[in-house]
Amino acid sequence: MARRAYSVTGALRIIHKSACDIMFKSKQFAGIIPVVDYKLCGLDVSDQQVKREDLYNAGKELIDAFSAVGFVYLTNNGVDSSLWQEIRDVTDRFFNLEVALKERYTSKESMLGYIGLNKENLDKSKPEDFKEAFRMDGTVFKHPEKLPEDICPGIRNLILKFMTICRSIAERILDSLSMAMDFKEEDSLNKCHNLLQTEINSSLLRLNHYAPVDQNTLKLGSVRLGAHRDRGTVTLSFQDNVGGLQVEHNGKYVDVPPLQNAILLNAGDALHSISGGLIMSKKHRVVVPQEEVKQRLTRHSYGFFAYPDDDVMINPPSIQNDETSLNELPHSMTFKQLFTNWYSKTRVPN
Ligand SMILES: O=C(O)CCC(=O)C(=O)O
Ligand SMILES: [Fe+2]
Repeated sequence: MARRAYSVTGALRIIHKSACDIMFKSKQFAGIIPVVDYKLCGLDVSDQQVKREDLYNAGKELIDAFSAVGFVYLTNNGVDSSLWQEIRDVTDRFFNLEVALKERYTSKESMLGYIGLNKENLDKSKPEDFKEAFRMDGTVFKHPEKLPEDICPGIRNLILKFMTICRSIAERILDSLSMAMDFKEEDSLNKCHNLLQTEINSSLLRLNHYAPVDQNTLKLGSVRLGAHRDRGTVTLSFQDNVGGLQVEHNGKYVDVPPLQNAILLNAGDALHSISGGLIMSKKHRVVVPQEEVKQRLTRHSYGFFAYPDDDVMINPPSIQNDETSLNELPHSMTFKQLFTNWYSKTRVPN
């Protein structure tokens, strides 16, 4: 049965401030990225034990960080670091397989499958992105056979476990943000994400694998991942310590240095819009490191993209800002329309 489209704008009660008016309270930074300690709300605190007040306070800190820089590190998040290591090992096993084997898991029509080297191009002013990926949406729970268990034993259970953990921590973060946004109804933001990891919510997990770079074969001006903004509400990134991620801040690209065991969060266009333009959805990219030693390393990153349910109406934000304006969004549309429209532009034609 079709649900009624949910739109959050009517409930908006945020007092708008420009990014420079925001008094930033974080005491810790990694480079320019604020660090928020989530120990009172992390996954090792149960749903029954977590306090409303702690979720609210952490949410305020997240909103401050998102409004200033668009990115924030979440420490003491309760996601077991040994799970990151297991995911890293299993994905290395998969991506190190022969191309022909991996390509058996390519899917053009669904959001579940392998994406080969140079098959996406997020910044059309640059050559194709020099990376491979495996992505999956909530349909993976219904179709676990689409995970490459036959060529990479162990991957299926691990990925399903990781997806479930990503969902749990994303829901905590949405709870924090929802409360701290001071909407008339405290659960307004949660209501836009009622159906996370079902077939009517397009949230994705992407396992990115950036192969070592050989300067002789790399096209001039190549990046590992072209500059783009994320489309959803919030992206949770688990990255290794190789580096190369940069965020556009005050007109130039600035390094986002890796921080061990911290989840990197960044706000996407949907949250920018839902917050009436207060929260920044910042452009970011992954560049090839300058140092030759680092170029020879594989880089790993895993991103969980929390998206609003497909039928949530996304409105153009009331506050526009040159760096973040959603200029391709002249009028309201559903999140699914916004995402499909953008996604079709990122693929490299065959
Ligand atoms: O690899 C990274 O650290 C960033 C990936 C990213 O921005 C994306 O997949 O949207
Ligand atoms: Fe991104």
